[in-house]
Amino acid sequence: MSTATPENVTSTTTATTATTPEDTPVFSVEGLWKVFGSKAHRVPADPELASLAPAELRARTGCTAAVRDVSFDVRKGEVFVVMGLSGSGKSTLVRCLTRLIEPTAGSIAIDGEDVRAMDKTRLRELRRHRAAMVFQHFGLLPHRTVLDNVAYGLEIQGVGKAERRERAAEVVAKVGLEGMEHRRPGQLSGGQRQRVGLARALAVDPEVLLFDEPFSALDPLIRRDMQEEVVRLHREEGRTMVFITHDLSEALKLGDRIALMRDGAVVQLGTPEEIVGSPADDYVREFVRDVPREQVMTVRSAMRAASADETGSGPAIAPDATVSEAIEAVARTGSPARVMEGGRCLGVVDHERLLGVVAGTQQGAAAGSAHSAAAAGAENRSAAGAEKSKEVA
Ligand SMILES: Nc1ncnc2c1ncn2[C@@H]1O[C@H](COP(=O)(O)OP(=O)(O)OP(=O)(O)O)[C@@H](O)[C@H]1O
Repeated sequence: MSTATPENVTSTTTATTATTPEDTPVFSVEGLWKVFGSKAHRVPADPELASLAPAELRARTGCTAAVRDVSFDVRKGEVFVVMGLSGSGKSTLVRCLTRLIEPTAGSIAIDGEDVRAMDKTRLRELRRHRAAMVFQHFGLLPHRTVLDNVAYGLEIQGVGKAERRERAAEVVAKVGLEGMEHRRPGQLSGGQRQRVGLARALAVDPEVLLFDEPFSALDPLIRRDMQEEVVRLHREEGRTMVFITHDLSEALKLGDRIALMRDGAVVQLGTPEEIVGSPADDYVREFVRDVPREQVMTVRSAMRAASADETGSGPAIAPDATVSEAIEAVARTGSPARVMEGGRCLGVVDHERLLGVVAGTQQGAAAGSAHSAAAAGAENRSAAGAEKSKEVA
């Protein structure tokens, strides 16, 4: 979400939403546990068992705590990423949201409605209409055409044939598959099949899209295409998304906020800038060690107060410009860059500050100002091009 939009700043933000997230959470999760094993219910209820390390818990009880006392909100309009290494509990956590996996303890609400209290009919409605899942292995019906696969979700909702085909055709076009409506899945590439899976989820117009590592089977170039597709759809529609990934660069690129999981627990929840700039512990620090900080951190967290003679000269940049973009401006002009918002100078970034971020000696204030746009820039933008559009003319 670009925070600075003075008249003459063109934001290059690539992962923004059309709407600003409101405070109303879509999902609200509180003290959630999923324990596998017999007598699983004993674990969350017993403080001693609940505090055991995974190996010890397994040895003592034979149970695995896949999700351990997790609480978070997914805000309306955000891309909420659940990230962690294999086995950290991502899939279990996200499946618990719609009770594809039955939680052991804790509460889950969607728009304030208690998910754990839903009966079968209400749950079906939740999964079909309100929270649609896009899986890694597409789950397409091989004998149906692209159009009919996309229309399938509407068909099970009982939408009439003409209407569902019309709606399906719209969504097929939206995900860039125009002209392929009558092909069957076997006649498509992996990336195209994933687009069909995405279109099928979109066709039912869910309030929230849940992505379970949807792109991990795709080769890197197609994967990047699909990531950009998600960013584009998100920007155009502002739809709430929960996205599971084990890939840090994907998380940084797509996420407005990231929940980083380890052994079933969320070890840090924050914007990409908060996670990279202020890791909560050594585990997170190690996790983000190789991230090019200057491409994630914004000048808002790197700036210092401006002296009187600095406020009137030097290149001007928006607060959510990345440090990398500021480096280009400072290097080109030889003077500190002014961080401008609404015609006001918030501070300046000079060589020393910028180098401090690159070296990791400048602690990020990481006030939640920047995130995916910055990380998206990490991969895709030419620094010069991006800088130009961030700079105040
Ligand atoms: N049905 C099950 N029975 C017992 N243990 C399970 C079950 N499903 C998952 N687990 C365990 O729960 C933990 C979390 O698994 P989960 O699949 O949620 O992790 P993940 O982070 O999604 O991993 P991946 O990235 O490999 O998909 C793992 O230790 C896993 O072995």
